[in-house]
Amino acid sequence: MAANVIAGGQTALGIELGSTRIKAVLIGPDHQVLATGSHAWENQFVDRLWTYSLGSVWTGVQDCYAALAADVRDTYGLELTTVGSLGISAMMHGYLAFDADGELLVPFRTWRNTNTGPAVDALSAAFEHNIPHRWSIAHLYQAVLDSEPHLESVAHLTTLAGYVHWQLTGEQVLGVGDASGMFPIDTEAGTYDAAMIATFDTLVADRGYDWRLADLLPTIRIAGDQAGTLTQTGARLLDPTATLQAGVPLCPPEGDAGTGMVATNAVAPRTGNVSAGTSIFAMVVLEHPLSRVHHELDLVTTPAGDLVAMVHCNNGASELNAWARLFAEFATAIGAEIDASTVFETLFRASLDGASDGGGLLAYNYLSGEPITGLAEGRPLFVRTPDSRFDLATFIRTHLCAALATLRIGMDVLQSDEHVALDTMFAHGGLFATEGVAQRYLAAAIDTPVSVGDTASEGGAWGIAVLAAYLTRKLPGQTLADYLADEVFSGAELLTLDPDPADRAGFDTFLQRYLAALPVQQAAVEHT
Ligand SMILES: Nc1ncnc2c1ncn2[C@@H]1O[C@H](COP(=O)(O)OP(=O)(O)O)[C@@H](O)[C@H]1O
Ligand SMILES: O=C(CO)[C@@H](O)[C@@H](O)COP(=O)(O)O
Repeated sequence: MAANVIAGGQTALGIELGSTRIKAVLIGPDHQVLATGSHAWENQFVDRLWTYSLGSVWTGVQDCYAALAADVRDTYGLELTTVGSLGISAMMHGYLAFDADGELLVPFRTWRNTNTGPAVDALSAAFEHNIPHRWSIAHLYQAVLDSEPHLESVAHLTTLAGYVHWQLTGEQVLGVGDASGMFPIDTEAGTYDAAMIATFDTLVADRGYDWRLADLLPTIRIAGDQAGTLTQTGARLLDPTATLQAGVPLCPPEGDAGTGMVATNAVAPRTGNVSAGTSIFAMVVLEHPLSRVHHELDLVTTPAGDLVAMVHCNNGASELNAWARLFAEFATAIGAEIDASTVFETLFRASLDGASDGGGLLAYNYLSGEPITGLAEGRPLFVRTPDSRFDLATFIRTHLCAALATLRIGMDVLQSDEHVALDTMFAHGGLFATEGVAQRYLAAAIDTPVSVGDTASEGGAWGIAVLAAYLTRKLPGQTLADYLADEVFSGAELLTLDPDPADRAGFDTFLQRYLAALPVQQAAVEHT
């Protein structure tokens, strides 16, 4: 009985801070969802940098937890006083720098910022390793290049998940997957790459700082490791009503890449998954290292420390959101009040009748810069020729194709240049909340079957709940891959869609138009 399981604390709670939604998922011993909560939030563009205030982090986490506790109360008639284990995950990378007293030195710089170009070029050359714009080390080195005064007093760097976990437990640790988005990992040793750490220290030696890089980075933990327990202070931070008790064990904090891999059972070689929300990114667990450095391919790890190639696009669903809001506004104006989910469902379903090649329409979903196509800033664009097919279905289909176009450009490097084999791509994220639409277009875009499970739209929060369950429920010696295969996914139901030949041909035609007109996007950045 679910109520006994909850009252007896045989549960695991996962909380993920995504870019637009903070999600909480409570699961039972069979990993099925018992209760959920969520909180909507938005990044701000302040002084030309994307940020969230730490105040909004805590308001959001508390509101999300309160929504989950209310769901437990309404569904099971219980107050949530404890959980069996807890895990925190979040958007990765970016820059959260603290002094020795734990004071934030500069506003949080999120993964979305592309102001780190000079640092990226210098570090990628020095390390002979691709350092993406959003990596924490790129942000740190950019601050060095810009001679930012706060670097005199920096004592600790972390990610958003690492920060929340630290406040809840007092532990400055990070899961290896999230750590791999701060600084490159030596996957054999399961530590930050020692040679690259030494290279970085040499690069900054003439600046006279009294820290070395290894002092600043969080300690790495692997999936299944204990990473502290919920303190009294932490319990109050999560639940100011003082109903939740301290003492709950926490798994290592992870990034949303790692939780996506867990949520889609894609932690073993030759498995891959796509996360599609504010950003869109594909990850494939590698059998062998890549043959060379590609700026389109980032290297991260699974939560167990295995090497993963990632194609990451900064721009996913944000522009679709903007259009969905506009259509909702129009609906309100004519007296037809509808919720956001109905707007998405209606538009996405309409797109199925649209021209598969976009009918001559073209869109760029670039709200922010996009390193894969070499754009430092973004200008969302919609362009059409006078004779194009301008109807609602084709318009929305064009925007969905645009959301997948940059991903396809990067996947071509992975599949055609690096010959990375992949049987099926698993997918999760809000874009798949309308069943069978974005999934179908993704299969066509990457010419690979795409599978989606029923926790697709809560994927990451469910993934970190599963990692928290792995902490307390794994059998001796049971690897994460075995735990997922044997305990979590053995009876899972997935919907798989094969690429449809007509969709595939249509997407290819759209992509040719998209690539040919990239100078239009570039000109928009230069002239507006
Ligand atoms: N019913 C729906 N159908 C399709 N897409 C949706 C639906 N509801 C929300 N979305 C899309 O999903 C996105 C949120 O996805 P999510 O994975 O939660 O993002 P993030 O982790 O970046 O906050 C929204 O921005 C929206 O574009
Ligand atoms: O950068 C990464 C992964 O490498 C993500 O954390 C970042 O794109 C944020 O993802 P969301 O769009 O919030 O799902």
